[in-house]
Amino acid sequence: TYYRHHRFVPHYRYREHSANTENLLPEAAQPATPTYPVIPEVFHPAPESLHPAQEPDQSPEVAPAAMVHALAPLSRGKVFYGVMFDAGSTGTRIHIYKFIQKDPVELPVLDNELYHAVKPGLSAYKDTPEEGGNTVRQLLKLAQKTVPEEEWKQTPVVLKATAGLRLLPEDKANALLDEVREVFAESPFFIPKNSVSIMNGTNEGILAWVTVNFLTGHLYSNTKRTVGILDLGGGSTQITFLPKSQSLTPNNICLRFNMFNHTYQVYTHSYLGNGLYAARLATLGALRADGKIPVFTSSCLPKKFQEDVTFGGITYKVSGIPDGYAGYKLCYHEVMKVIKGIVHQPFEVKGSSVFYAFSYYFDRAVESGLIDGSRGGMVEVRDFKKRAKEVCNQMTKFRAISPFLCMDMTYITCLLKEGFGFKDNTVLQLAKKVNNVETSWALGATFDHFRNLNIH
Ligand SMILES: O=c1ccn([C@@H]2O[C@H](COP(=O)(O)OP(=O)(O)O)[C@@H](O)[C@H]2O)c(=O)[nH]1
Repeated sequence: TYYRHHRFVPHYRYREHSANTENLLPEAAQPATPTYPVIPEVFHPAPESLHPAQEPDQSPEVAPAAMVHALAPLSRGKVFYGVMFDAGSTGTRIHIYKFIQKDPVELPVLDNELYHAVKPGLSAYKDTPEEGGNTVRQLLKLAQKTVPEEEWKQTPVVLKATAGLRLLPEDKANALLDEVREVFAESPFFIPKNSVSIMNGTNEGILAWVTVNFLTGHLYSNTKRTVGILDLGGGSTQITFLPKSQSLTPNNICLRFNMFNHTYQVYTHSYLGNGLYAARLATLGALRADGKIPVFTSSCLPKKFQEDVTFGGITYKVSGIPDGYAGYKLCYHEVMKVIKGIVHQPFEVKGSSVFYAFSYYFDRAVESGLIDGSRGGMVEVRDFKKRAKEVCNQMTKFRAISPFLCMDMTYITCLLKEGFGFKDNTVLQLAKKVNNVETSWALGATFDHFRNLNIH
């Protein structure tokens, strides 16, 4: 499961590490006292390691060839680690990244990632925060098994929560974060200041863009091309891409940040409440319920289906419409209400770059048989639509895979077409991992920890 070819040039200034990536202060505002002199603060790409013939857009899943030559000497390099927790609305995940730096003038390399996920997410423990803390404690044990003991004190451990905690009342979210802080405090790792926080949606979108463009080789290639990202979580969804023409882009919706000696200005938007699970509840009308409706129904569900559904620690009774109609058209009409007026179409998305789609885009494409789960693959927006129609119009056939498959596939189709304005023939590259590393904001956030990206 290892991948070991990502090369960086280290920067040999050290400073105190602030994990507060929500407060990305300009470099000058950082404290000057060196208190953590072990891990290189700044990573740059290795220009000499780039393969000029490499055209990442043509083989997006393949690492630039020249990165691979670092394989042999790796075992003798200086090793360092970074641990990033993703506290998502539907699960908590740990990413343990191992970097190797052969010698001070050589380039640190991302050697591999160890990834593990548990369900449910922290927000399910909103009334029992101690239990929530325990899930993090269990995952930290994995870090202790993976990171050699002599590295524990230098290895930063950071947790960032996303939509699940954003959607909770502040006191409930804070109680969970405080529990995690206690768990971290008793751990043998390096716990930076502000290591436990709720990340804002903007940073979530940008850091996922950084991860995917790094893993696909676009950040340090000579080509100016990059790929866009589409992330569909349980509670929120993000779209991030580099607009073709900066001049047409109003500054207020584009963000700048520095990475590998470049300044990027990307369009990013996070829609809270438009993640897949939140959208299910919105489609069912459960979110604006006043307590009088005992069962929430939808024509997106099999007629005879009835079940309790839990999201964010709340349980709802849901069912199909027993003597009504079910099917794609009615379902599309229902999910349209959730999209309309919430998601706006970013200009320029039409004909823009290739988009990588992951998280629930990937999971549902696999479940519905659009792509192979181990290989991922390219689909067009119209493929989601076609498969959504098939699933919705033969619900009994797909019932065993998931009773929500019709609703989810229709929502994804509607989000892509009506929400973001993608054309039927827009190509999406579906991937769970690129070069064996999870496509998630977590790697970007780890870079951000080691080298402040100065997002503004
Ligand atoms: O490293 C990761 C992190 C997340 N996911 C997937 O991404 C979705 C994440 O949704 P999440 O619960 O984080 O939702 P959010 O809180 O972002 O709305 C789920 O399908 C996860 O399986 C993944 O495949 N790899």
